[in-house]
Amino acid sequence: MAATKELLMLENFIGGKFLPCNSYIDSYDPSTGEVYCKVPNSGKEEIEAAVEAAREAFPAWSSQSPQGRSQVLNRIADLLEQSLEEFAQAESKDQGKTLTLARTMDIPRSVQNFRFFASSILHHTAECTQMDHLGCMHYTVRSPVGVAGLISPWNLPLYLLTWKIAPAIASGNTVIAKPSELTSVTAWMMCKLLDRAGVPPGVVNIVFGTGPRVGEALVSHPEVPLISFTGSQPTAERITMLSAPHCKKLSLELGGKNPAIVFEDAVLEECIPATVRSSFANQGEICLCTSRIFVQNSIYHEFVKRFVEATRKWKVGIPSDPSASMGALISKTHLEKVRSYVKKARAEGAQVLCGEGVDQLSLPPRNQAGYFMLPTVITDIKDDSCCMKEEIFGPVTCVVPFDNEEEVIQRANSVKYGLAATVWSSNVGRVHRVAKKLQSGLVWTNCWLIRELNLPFGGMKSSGIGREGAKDSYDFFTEIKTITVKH
Ligand SMILES: NC(=O)C1=CN([C@@H]2O[C@H](COP(=O)(O)OP(=O)(O)OC[C@H]3O[C@@H](n4cnc5c(N)ncnc54)[C@H](O)[C@@H]3O)[C@@H](O)[C@H]2O)C=CC1
Ligand SMILES: N/C(=C\C=C\C(=O)O)C(=O)O
Repeated sequence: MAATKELLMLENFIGGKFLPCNSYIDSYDPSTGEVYCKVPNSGKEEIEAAVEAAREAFPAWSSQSPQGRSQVLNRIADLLEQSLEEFAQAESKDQGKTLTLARTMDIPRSVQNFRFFASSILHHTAECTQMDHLGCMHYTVRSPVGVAGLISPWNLPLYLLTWKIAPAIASGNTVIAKPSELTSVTAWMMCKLLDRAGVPPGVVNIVFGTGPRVGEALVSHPEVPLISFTGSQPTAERITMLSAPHCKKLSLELGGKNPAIVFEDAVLEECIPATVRSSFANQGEICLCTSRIFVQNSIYHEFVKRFVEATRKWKVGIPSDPSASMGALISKTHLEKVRSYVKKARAEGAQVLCGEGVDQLSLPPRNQAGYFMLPTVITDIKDDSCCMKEEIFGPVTCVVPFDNEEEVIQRANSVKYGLAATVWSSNVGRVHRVAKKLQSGLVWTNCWLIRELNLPFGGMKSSGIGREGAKDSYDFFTEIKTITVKH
């Protein structure tokens, strides 16, 4: 670990030690566009060292009792919580999100991830069946898989990384984690807590760098039998290809093109603020964010008027501004990509009602080169437009009218993704009926992003493979065996 006066220098964490790297990648502060940090540009060599450390640590860690591992996880949670403010400041600077969101969502949820799996690991049971007529009983046992490869994205850096590390080590695996090269700082900070929490060297290894270089070295390594990945669909395809020769266990949490369906009996006082939040929280950079809003014809015009009014109050500001609801997007490239979608929508004849190209962004001089964009609402857009089909992953949402239930279900399901949907209606029967018919791994009705960590989380269709949660993560991070005993 080292910090020069100007630039924060990160180091890999392998076998319980911080190790420098031969080359480094620039990491930018999204709110200013300035380089402020250097991230190791690791490759095969670092992965070899991490695999060796993780393999060496595996026998002792996997034979500890679940209670012993649980205590270690609880200590990580406590230490993280004691440093919540420091982590929130770092996450906000590194990612561009508001400090308020990092304080109230990212870091508390990271703490909760450790506490949750510290507890859930204590409550799993195995199956047992009898065949008395043959004098047999059968039962199952589960064992950790070995060295787990964990690859996480830049939108919820510590939140999603800990959602993988916590269940993996709770189940007795040792891990090699590769955070996004765009947001590596809080993962590196967390490494500094591990020794104090009682994590033995080699149980958690964190190797920094780019996907094509160090990510692929991790995915291709024959001694890493399992990969848990959250990120984009093209990267998931590549990971699947590289894993195929080794038949690795894969969990893929990918993108979404999430619909909100607003029926005429929705309580708009609740639906509108919640849908503004579901569209623009974390700059729209959450795979669960709403990006297609279907509104029943009879309330369409009223909804659009009130939704645009509420969106205009969703303030974009520097991440430390307590009155800001949105900070900066992750990178210049991403900002340009998101803006290009609005441009394409305009060229197709859609209406941009607020935000990009309509309203003025006001920023302090120091932040003029930051990657900021206003929340943008598009209407008069066809279902087959790229803005209605592709994941934009930014603060852009489309609002379109619909007539009836059958039609809206068909239109909501007409994209390749199937991650998260919301349904707004006061009719309980309709809420259940529609939720059942939506092709979506998660459906929130009359709410958004209320998470129950016990239950399965994940997507259908191109939104991914597998589910994570208390039992699902345990199943994924362990191998099951059926044993028959003749007595
Ligand atoms: N959870 C989600 O749904 C996310 C979706 N995205 C989508 O992906 C788009 C591109 O964002 P990216 O940062 O480029 O996502 P990405 O899928 O390339 O990156 C996610 C993680 O995978 C790693 N990675 C990249 N290529 C890899 C490879 N060949 N082998 C192994 N690991 C690899 C990255 O370094 C990062 O840690 C976004 O605009 C957004 O649409 C991005 C992040 C999260
Ligand atoms: N996987 C993502 C979000 C998960 C949220 C949660 O587990 O609560 C994502 O945005 O990529």
